[in-house]
Amino acid sequence: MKFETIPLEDKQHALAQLREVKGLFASRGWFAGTSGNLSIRVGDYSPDRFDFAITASGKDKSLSTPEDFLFVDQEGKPSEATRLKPSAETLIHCEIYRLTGCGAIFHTHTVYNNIVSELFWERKSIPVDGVELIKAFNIWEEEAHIDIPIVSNFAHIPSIVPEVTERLNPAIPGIMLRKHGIYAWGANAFEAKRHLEAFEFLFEYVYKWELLKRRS
Ligand SMILES: CSCCC(=O)C(=O)COP(=O)(O)O
Ligand SMILES: [Zn+2]
Repeated sequence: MKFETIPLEDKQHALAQLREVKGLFASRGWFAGTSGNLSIRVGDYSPDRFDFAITASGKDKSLSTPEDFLFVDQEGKPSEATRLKPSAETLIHCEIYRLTGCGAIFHTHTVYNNIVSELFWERKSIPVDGVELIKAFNIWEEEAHIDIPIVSNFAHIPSIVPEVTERLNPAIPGIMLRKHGIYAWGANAFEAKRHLEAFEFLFEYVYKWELLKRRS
């Protein structure tokens, strides 16, 4: 089997983008208590062979250090010598890349995403009705309705993966882990960021709208 070498410029570009997104999300308070992780794919792709840069595990993501990221392969194993440990949730990134072929995946824990994941846990998806920002997902129909899938959260990350495989909807660029957080992806970092921001907006909207409805 012949693997293409990933051009060095691609790797540096991916790291520069990760650094920028990490700093921005940290400034919004989206990495509380070392939570969250980010990745960007580099080089050639086939569902059974790809590489990506990902945040190292357990770091304070509001800080910028020379040891924030490493490169891993499609199995989540470091693809170059490093003493860094990849995110504990790397296998979820691997599965999303395998299923979608996307270019970047961003994961955040927020109070709104955690609350709505529990509010709608019994129906296993978060419904959103006719909100303009649904268009951020390239869904342009009038008064569109979407359902954002929610999967179980387990401390043992490999146990989460089969539900991601089963529930991921290619039309919706995100999947929620119950009382944990959202994974959003896109063709590249720009799109993944737009999707994550739209999800977070919609979760706040859904939460506040539910409160208003329940009050009246
Ligand atoms: C401290 S939050 C628990 C782990 C988690 O959910 C997360 O997103 C961060 O884990 P990582 O290994 O990527 O730092
Ligand atoms: Zn997490």
